[in-house]
Amino acid sequence: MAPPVLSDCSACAATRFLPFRRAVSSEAFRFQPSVSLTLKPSSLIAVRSISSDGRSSSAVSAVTMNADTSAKVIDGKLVSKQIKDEVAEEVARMKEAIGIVPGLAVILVGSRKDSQTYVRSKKKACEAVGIKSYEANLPEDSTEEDVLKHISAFNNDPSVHGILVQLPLPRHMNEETILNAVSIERDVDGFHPLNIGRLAMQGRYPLFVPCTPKGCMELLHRYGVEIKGKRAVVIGRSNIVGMPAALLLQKANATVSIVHSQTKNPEEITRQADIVISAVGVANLVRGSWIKPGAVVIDVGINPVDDPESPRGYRLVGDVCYEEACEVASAVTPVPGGVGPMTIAMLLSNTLESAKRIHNFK
Ligand SMILES: Nc1nc(=O)c2c([nH]1)NC[C@@H]1CN(c3ccc(C(=O)N[C@@H](CCC(=O)O)C(=O)O)cc3)C=[N+]21
Repeated sequence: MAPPVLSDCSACAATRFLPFRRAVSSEAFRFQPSVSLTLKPSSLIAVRSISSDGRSSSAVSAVTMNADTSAKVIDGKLVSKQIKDEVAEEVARMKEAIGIVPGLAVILVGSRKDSQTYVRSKKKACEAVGIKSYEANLPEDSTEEDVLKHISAFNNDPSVHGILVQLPLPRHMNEETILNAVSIERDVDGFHPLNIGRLAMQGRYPLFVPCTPKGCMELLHRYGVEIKGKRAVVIGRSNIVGMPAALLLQKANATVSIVHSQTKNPEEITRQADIVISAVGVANLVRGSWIKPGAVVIDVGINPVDDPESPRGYRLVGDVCYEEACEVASAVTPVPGGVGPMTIAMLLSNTLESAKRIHNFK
């Protein structure tokens, strides 16, 4: 559950969003951004987006600013909606042209409430863009063999183009054995060691990039944040976010440092970064004093903290002290409404990409 809250500096971010149309030009920054932001002074702007496989596409991006502070809000909810619209259009085009509908299979083992919620939202997102979703719900006490059998069945099912095994798995299962069983052509999570290994190598490219770090990069690209030659710090080194995020930033020619639980001076190192990606799962760990003025901050943390006033009894905050970051950074992602929705959008995009590749549809 909720890790200790270091300070409560994270009251509801959404209330301070300016209406979407009231965009503010980059001249309004209190600080000179340390990263050049090529945002134009209109709420809807076209920017070039380089996807993880190096191809570029044009996209539309939005600028909102906090009413009482200087940082731009990087609106993941809005960008994820744009991506979903793009995916829906492609899904329809594919169906029309070759009669194929992309399919995503999700395997959920056990009955963790949070996992069930995530799986439900993935299913809903699939439906919304016309991707067919398949689900295998296995009891907590299933054996590894049970899970492997389901993976094998989905691997051999021609209507399934993406397979996702919801993490975390029950403790008695070996995550490595299970993730290795997903065919790399269907590994839309990008967790197969072959996909991760290729991500780490110069001049090689994975079939899929993990959804959350890919979503972070997509936000940077769609908001026109220059990465090449910039200093980036990734806080956290998990297999599913921190490590691949660092690899992606490096592939995009940033100079990358990783700050982790054994780092002696995390604050000092983070303060050198033009781009910060935090993925540790500790509420409000990153204070304003950790952030270089003008830096761009991507907050991956989704941490529940008790809140008796909220209908659910808790609310979600990021790893970053949002209010403090807004005073110092040039742009910040909120929680919720930042990276979270992007993760799901990238999953849909990976599933579409997989179906296109399998059926050689351009
Ligand atoms: N194999 C696998 N792949 C995953 O991609 C994966 C996983 N396992 N296990 C769990 C994590 C977590 N995750 C999230 C997805 C969406 C939101 C999301 O949409 N969050 C909303 C908040 C939703 C709310 O209010 O509860 C937001 O940040 O705005 C969050 C977290 C995917 N994960």
